[in-house]
Amino acid sequence: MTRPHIKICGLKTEADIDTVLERGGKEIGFIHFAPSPRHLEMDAMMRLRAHALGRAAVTVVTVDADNETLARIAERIRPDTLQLHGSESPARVAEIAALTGLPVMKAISVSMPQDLEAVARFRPVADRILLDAKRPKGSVLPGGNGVSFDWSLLDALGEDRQFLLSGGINPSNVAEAVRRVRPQGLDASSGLESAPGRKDAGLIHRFFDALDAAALAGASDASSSLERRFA
Ligand SMILES: O=C(O)c1ccccc1NCC(=O)[C@H](O)[C@H](O)COP(=O)(O)O
Repeated sequence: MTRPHIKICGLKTEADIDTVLERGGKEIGFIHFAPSPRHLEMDAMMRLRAHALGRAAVTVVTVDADNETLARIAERIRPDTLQLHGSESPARVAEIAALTGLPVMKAISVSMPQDLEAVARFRPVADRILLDAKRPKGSVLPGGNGVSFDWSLLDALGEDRQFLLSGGINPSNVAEAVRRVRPQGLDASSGLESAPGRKDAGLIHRFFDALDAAALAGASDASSSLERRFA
């Protein structure tokens, strides 16, 4: 089993960034959405962006942000990707890409088969697609809720695995997520926290340990099937 691209979202400290990078995480996400317990102001994002420079791809997550905010993020943070986690339409996604000149990742909320129709609508305008669970009733956050959706819905996408899977991924289910869904990438956030907005180094290590163990198991499955073929 090849390890998918790993993005850890909602990081707020240099120490947490270092833990993720030591374990081979390739992308980190900063949340710029005031109601979130993971929200970072511009200055904090600039500081952490500098800390990660040249070591990880940086994504800034926004929710239906206005042009002025997006232009400020592009100019001051210079992220590798802007993640659009609100109700942005395909036309708005294209407009934001043109305005900022940045690659954009559109988050699509999934709870029923019809939700996946959005994938085809956003493909022409978004550089990447992230499939997340729908927000639970009463939550003010469109993401970072720690809930999963029914991964079997993704069977309808056939061999198209060009998306990041997110929503409630944690050390206990990450191996199953990779085995079952085979996504291009995985995104995890609150499943690696001891309290809302507080990442836990122990949980981050357990998450990567589980991924590494699954990769090893996959490798030995592959070699034993080779052995059977050539026996
Ligand atoms: O994490 C947040 O607080 C957040 C707030 C508003 C919009 C998006 C947010 N998170 C975006 C992410 O990419 C999360 O990693 C993704 O939703 C999965 O979160 P979780 O279920 O907690 O792993």
